[in-house]
Amino acid sequence: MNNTFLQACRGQKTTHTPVWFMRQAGRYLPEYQKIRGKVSFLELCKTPELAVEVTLQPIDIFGFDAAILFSDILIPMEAMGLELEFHEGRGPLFPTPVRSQKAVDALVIPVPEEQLPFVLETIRLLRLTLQVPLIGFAGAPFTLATYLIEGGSSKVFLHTKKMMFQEPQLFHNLMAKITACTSVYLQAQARAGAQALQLFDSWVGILAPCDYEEFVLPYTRSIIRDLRAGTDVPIIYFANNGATLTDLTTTVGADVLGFDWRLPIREAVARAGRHAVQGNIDPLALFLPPKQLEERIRTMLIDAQDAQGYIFNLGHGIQPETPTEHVRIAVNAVHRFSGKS
Ligand SMILES: Cc1c2[nH]c(c1CCC(=O)O)Cc1[nH]c(c(CCC(=O)O)c1C)Cc1[nH]c(c(CCC(=O)O)c1C)Cc1[nH]c(c(C)c1CCC(=O)O)C2
Repeated sequence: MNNTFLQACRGQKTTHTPVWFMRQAGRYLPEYQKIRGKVSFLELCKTPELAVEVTLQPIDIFGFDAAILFSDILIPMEAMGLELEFHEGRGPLFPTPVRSQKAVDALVIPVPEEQLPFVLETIRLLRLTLQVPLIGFAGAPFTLATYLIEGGSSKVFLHTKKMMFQEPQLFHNLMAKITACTSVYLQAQARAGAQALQLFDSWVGILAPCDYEEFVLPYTRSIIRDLRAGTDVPIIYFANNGATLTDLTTTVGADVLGFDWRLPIREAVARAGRHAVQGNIDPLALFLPPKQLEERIRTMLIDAQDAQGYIFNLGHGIQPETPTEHVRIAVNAVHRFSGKS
């Protein structure tokens, strides 16, 4: 059993630097495309045998030190009673956005064992075969709220910010409801066997720190506080584009802070204090010529050496166009330069 990832999460010494990539199971892999050619994305997420297969693919192919459950942050939103669609090339869509108190009241807090049994079954099945730790995850409340309010992906987040500034109580009510859902969902994942939990806050980078503090931080903090009461799995908080929020994100209560590439890793380590650090190579740096890619990784490992636990990762999800050979080169470089025998 390779436990380097969990050791790093806990700030313990490891034989080598553990590495996994956000979105490591996905479209850049021909093996994933083959399965996706036969079923829709939502069917794939809801069929445990297939979700298990695509979760294992990057582990078997590249030797990552952790697996991440194959699912999506929006899956539990469907369980809250919302219609969710994925369209080829357009990303997720909620045909009926949540923009009124009536719509917020209509959201249900799911019982994961009843509305999301396929996720828990996928976790249980994975634990039977995995030789590396399994990461469960959820979207952090703000990131989920943006999808619900906008009805899908967005660039300026007009409806989200309009609600925050014009109807703050409505925004708080929505955040509270998503928080309750996320809290029970993550607890269920831990009970099913997830060995670490990551909260993805993909869109907090659009917020002024004062708004993050008022509208976001209390909710994420309360999810982590609830988790601490029932389980001791390490918790990773990834605030994408969050360099300007680090004074606040360090107070969220996580064990590990994930960083995007906009902050030099040395600075991320300094700001993270006693947290373990995860990150943060630019996902598109995987397009560098091999020698330069290896050089960049070597430098990052040196710059991160004072971290209280370090997990090598991308600064955001891997792009579908990424050459698989360069993923192999990167994983091998992390292992080789950090002393894996
Ligand atoms: C914002 C967000 C989403 N989903 C997720 C986030 C947070 C991370 C981030 O910021 O990227 C998280 C996610 N999505 C997926 C995983 C699986 C596990 C893994 O990391 O390998 C995880 C952890 C699979 C997926 N989620 C999605 C795919 C592609 C679906 C396909 O096969 O067509 C996969 C493999 C679809 C998805 N899902 C989402 C979008 C915007 C899209 C469309 C854009 C895109 O395709 O990248 C929402």
